[in-house]
Amino acid sequence: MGHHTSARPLRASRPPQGLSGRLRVAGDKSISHRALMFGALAVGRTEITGLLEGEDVLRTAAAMRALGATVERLGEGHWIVAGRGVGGLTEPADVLDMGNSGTAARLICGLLAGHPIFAVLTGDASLRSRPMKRVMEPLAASGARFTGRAGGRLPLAVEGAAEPMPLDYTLPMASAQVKSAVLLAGLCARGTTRVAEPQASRDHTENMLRHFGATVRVTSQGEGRLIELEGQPELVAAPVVVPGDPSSAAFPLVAALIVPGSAVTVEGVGLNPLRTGLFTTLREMGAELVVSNERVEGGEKVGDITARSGALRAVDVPAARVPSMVDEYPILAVAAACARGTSRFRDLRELRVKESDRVAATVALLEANGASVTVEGDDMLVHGTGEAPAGGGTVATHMDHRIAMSALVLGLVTPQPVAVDDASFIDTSFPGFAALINRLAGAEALGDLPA
Ligand SMILES: O=C(O)C1=C[C@@H](OP(=O)(O)O)[C@@H](O)[C@H](O)C1
Ligand SMILES: C=C(OP(=O)(O)O)C(=O)O
Repeated sequence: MGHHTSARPLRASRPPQGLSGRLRVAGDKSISHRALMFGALAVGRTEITGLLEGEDVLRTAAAMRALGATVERLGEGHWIVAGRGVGGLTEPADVLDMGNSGTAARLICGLLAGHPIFAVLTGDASLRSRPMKRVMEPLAASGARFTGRAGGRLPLAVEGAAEPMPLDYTLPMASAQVKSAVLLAGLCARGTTRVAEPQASRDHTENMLRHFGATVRVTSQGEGRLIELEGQPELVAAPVVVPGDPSSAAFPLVAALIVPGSAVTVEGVGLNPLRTGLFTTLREMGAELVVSNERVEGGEKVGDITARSGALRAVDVPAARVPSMVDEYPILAVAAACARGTSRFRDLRELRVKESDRVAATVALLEANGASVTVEGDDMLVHGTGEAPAGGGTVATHMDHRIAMSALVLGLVTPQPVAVDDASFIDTSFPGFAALINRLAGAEALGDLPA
């Protein structure tokens, strides 16, 4: 499985005409990780369709196997997990390598906390630089023992608790990963686990817990929520239909908005309201984004989204919107760089602990290509002129798929091509990205760098 041995440079250039066509994007990454994990904890065989076969999710699949579940691939996106039951995971014989995936590493810490086994987690250089204390500290109160590198980094060792205590935890930041880790630990604890979040973050864990038969109560608390889970439920295998990932759909949709003469429809996109902040924001910028064919598939709202190119204006994105579009700021910054006026994105501090420091990486991406951007504290200001920036830069992607895809989308509209030093990490979330953009462009808009 894809250890990145060599960088894969790529360049984007303006296609002869706009992007057009219909497409589906691969399955939602957050839901795919959770489907495999809940499948591993359930009794019976969980059938998953539409699973994202990106590297991050394949790491979770391998980890669930290493923890004793049977995980089989029947066909594209079609997987079966035969679970061990809550509390039934077994000690892995080797280190669990979570690659580039923060979600896999943090959620698995929660899973391990409630099982009386020893495990060691590691990851690639990006993941080894990301903070893990945010899960180690709350989970330690369950009785699990975590030891990691200085500053709470991977590799870390976990000795799970034989009789885990239920946690009662107030999250210091809006993080679905930390919330989910606490809830997963709570599955193995006797009694009620409580997590309070200051702002509502994606609720796929809560939804899937219920779908597999657990009792979960959610109450609003101002902008936030209190989630209560009854421990030691019997989770029962349940089919999971994974919707298209809105965070992936963002790239072809923004490309269609900024490349003149484009009209693109992405079908079957997940529309969970805790994920759709980007679409709200783009509409505030004047984007033509139309949702059709809204329906419910596998318990999640989905729809087809059509984007047509047109002029965009600057936007002020409130801090309260961060959780519903936390991964979308790099591509939003690209849209803002093509819009008229100064956009402000408020309170981006969580972006600094993603696969890269996405505030710094996005600033560098734009500046390398002639766009003007400033940072004030944790706010980012993008100064658009209403014209595409010049391009011509080479962007350092820092092992970050979303920085790579954002830079390449920018290069579809700049007069000069945009290059990225390494596009290989796109495979963590969006395998086939370049081929798909080229199909929409009807040309090799994304291609190898000239020798
Ligand atoms: O729970 C999840 O699946 C995710 C939560 C978010 O991270 P945080 O919880 O760190 O905000 C997001 O950035 C990540 O891509 C996926
Ligand atoms: C932040 C992301 O993922 P993770 O935290 O799982 O690495 C992402 O996909 O943008």
